Amino acid sequence: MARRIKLSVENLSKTFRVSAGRGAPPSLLPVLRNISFQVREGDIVSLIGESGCGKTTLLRIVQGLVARDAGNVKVDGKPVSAPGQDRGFVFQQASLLPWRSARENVEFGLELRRVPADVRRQRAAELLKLVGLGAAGEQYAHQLSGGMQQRVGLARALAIDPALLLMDEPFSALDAQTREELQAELLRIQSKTGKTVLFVTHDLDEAIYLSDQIVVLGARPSRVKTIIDVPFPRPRPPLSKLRGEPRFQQIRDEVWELISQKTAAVA
Ligand SMILES: Nc1ncnc2c1ncn2[C@@H]1O[C@H](COP(=O)(O)OP(=O)(O)OP(=O)(O)O)[C@@H](O)[C@H]1O
Repeated sequence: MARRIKLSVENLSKTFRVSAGRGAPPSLLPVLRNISFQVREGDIVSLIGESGCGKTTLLRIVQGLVARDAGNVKVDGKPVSAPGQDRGFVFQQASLLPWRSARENVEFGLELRRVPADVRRQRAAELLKLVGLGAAGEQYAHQLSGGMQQRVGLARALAIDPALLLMDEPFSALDAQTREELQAELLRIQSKTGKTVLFVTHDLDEAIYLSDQIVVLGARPSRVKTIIDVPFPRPRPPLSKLRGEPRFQQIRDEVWELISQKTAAVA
């Protein structure tokens, strides 16, 4: 049976007005042109493209933090134009509140929604366990490694039980080993929770390892160059093993080629 479309991005365009100094008219910076793609329920879809092509801008439009100029974003068929609890966000830096413990950070979004204290506590405990931090709930950010902080960030995003998880290079500040650990963890957590994920990355291997589909964006103003289906069944073997598959290398070469091309993109 075909799965439902969780996220639909339709003909999205965005141009920033950039201040050109006192008295001068702002210059225009076209970033996104006519971007369309869909994410099916329970899938992980990565956005990949060269630095500055507009990946974060696209994610922030989906989040509802940046206004679009044209097009539509729909979650579960409903147009979005402001942040909402149907979308959780994980950033490159976990940015935990330093005066709160890991548990209190996870509880924060629930507090804002006036969820009773005992329910909050139980939910935070479950989520910390899910992300492998069952014993670290009372520790503060400065007592946690970068990888542990990102795990808390993930638990915090999951606390509001979003329909869609938006992740902006969440592992890029981590060392290679921690990064691979967290990639595998994300796959485990995603298969347990069934969450739909839109994931921004620069890293080809990460995109292939995690994703059901990869949306390849061209240079700014970016369009969708192509959408690649990643055929590996889940659960997937460790990345180090998957890298050895000829199909992995083929996809890697194909995406690399597309990202490197400076020629006009196909709409
Ligand atoms: N609020 C803003 N006002 C003006 N320009 C902006 C704004 N936000 C982003 N930009 C510009 O839009 C372009 C795309 O930025 P964005 O951060 O979306 O790219 P990116 O693909 O995520 O980059 P990277 O991979 O390096 O993180 C950049 O040139 C950036 O300077």
